[in-house]
Amino acid sequence: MPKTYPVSLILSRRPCLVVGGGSVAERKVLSLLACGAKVKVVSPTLTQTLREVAEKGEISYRQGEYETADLDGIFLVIAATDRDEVNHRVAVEAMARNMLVNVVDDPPHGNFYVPAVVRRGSLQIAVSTDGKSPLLARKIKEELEERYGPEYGFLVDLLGEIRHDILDNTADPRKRRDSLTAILDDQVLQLLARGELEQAKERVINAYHRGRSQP
Ligand SMILES: C[C@@]1(CC(=O)O)c2cc3[nH]c(cc4nc(cc5[nH]c(cc(n2)[C@H]1CCC(=O)O)[C@@](C)(CC(=O)O)[C@@H]5CCC(=O)O)C(CC(=O)O)=C4CCC(=O)O)c(CCC(=O)O)c3CC(=O)O
Ligand SMILES: NC(=O)C1=CN([C@@H]2O[C@H](COP(=O)(O)OP(=O)(O)OC[C@H]3O[C@@H](n4cnc5c(N)ncnc54)[C@H](O)[C@@H]3O)[C@@H](O)[C@H]2O)C=CC1
Repeated sequence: MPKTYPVSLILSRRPCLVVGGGSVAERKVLSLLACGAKVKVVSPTLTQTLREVAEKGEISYRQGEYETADLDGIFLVIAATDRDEVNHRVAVEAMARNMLVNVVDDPPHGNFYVPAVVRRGSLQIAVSTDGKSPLLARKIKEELEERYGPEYGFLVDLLGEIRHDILDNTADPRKRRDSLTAILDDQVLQLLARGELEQAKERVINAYHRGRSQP
């Protein structure tokens, strides 16, 4: 099997199609919506949750069987029906149009897999087994959820802001590198691992101010 290339896609307002309206389609639709995608679903039936989402106007829904024209204008498509031949047809037609395509029951016929993801604000940890064991991906994700709590999301935001400031105000590349390293030392991570977010933040901010006051 060829090696896969991990990416973090920006899907905001991008038209995405999910074919099928069952439990797997529901999971994929909700994760696409959470990323701000413009989601269209085509399926003869919908789960209760998907029906509610459609009634609220959060997705566009065409009731019926998949047709080739459903792909028009689509950036990313997920084939999530329980019928192999339908998923296969979606894959072949979408691949011919060079789209991003995920096939839930026959991943090698698409061009990407969906990993299990821990989200902590802008920090994301994705676990993929290239389809070999989704259950293992999920279990490792659950272990990571225990290890990396919500405090990591807050730290990432703070580091992002300070990094921006350092990049804007430090011309010398060597000094930049030193400042960026200084704000995130091992002790910050140790504090965070103990759940001591406030102390970790304080340490980051102090290191930043020390760096600024140096010539
Ligand atoms: C290839 C892939 C295609 C894709 O991208 O969808 C795929 C394919 C298949 N999954 C199957 C089964 C299960 N999938 C899950 C769970 C998840 N599956 C996800 C991804 C992927 N699943 C992609 C590869 C990811 C990787 O690289 O490992 C996760 C990570 C992300 C997500 O779907 O959002 C999500 C975890 C959500 C979370 O908790 O984070 C569970 C466990 C559960 O339900 O809890 C089971 C039952 C246990 C088992 O079978 O292991 C089957 C057999 C179906 C059948 O038996 O008919 C196929 C088809 C096949 O393998 O051919
Ligand atoms: N990738 C993953 O994580 C997983 C994948 N699977 C696989 O995913 C597939 C779907 O599973 P579920 O969602 O549980 O099935 P489901 O039976 O709940 O849903 C199937 C959906 O496909 C729709 N559908 C059927 N024919 C269609 C067509 N011609 N056009 C459009 N929609 C059509 C049905 O109306 C229904 O809404 C199964 O083949 C299963 O093997 C199962 C578990 C996890």
